[in-house]
Amino acid sequence: MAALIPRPRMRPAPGAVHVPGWLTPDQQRELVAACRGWASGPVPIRHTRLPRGGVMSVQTVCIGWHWQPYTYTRTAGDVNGRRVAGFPDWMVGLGRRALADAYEDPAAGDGYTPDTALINFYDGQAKLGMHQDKDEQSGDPVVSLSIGDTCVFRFGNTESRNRPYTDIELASGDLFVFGGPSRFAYHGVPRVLPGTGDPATGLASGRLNITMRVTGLKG
Ligand SMILES: O=C(O)CCC(=O)C(=O)O
Ligand SMILES: [Fe+2]
Repeated sequence: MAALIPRPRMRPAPGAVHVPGWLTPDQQRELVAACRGWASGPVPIRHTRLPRGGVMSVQTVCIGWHWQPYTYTRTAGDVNGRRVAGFPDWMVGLGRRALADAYEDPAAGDGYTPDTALINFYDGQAKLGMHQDKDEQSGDPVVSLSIGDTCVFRFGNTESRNRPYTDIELASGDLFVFGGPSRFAYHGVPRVLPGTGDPATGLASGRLNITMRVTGLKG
């Protein structure tokens, strides 16, 4: 039923755009299959450990570069020491099309070359606190794709993790881009809405999120 109610695209802040229903059902299925492969290795998906001893409720696997709080490396020293899977060219193409569509400018994706993606899996209880994506040495946009259960995504400001922020429901197939003046805005996922996803994506439950970034790193 929810799919019958049109969800307009919106811009919660300059440079930040939500494009509902951007991925086709086929693209969602293909992404789920690709992510399932990456989740099994060479570096298996895991709950990331934080330096102060906490463990994230979200499970994450990275491609291109491995993110470990708060740095990027080619190998996953906090998991099994192996090199992460390469960042595929087809995903670079998807990132470029995402920028062109989000910014409604055919040239907006020109030259965009994401080299890492964090692939996050949320079960019904998982959350992600307000944070900035700031371990990259590049101001290029972050491209975020959501599949499976809908979540509440909180998109804030660049000053602090507090208000003003906008709560947006990200549903299966939605695209969210944050670049320009919003690139270093605080954001988080206060909750997932269990049972809202369509198992036809290949995800029986939970939420998958892919954030592509440009690390700005060499090597
Ligand atoms: O799951 C999301 O929508 C956001 C993920 C995120 O902010 C991150 O991986 O840094
Ligand atoms: Fe983030």
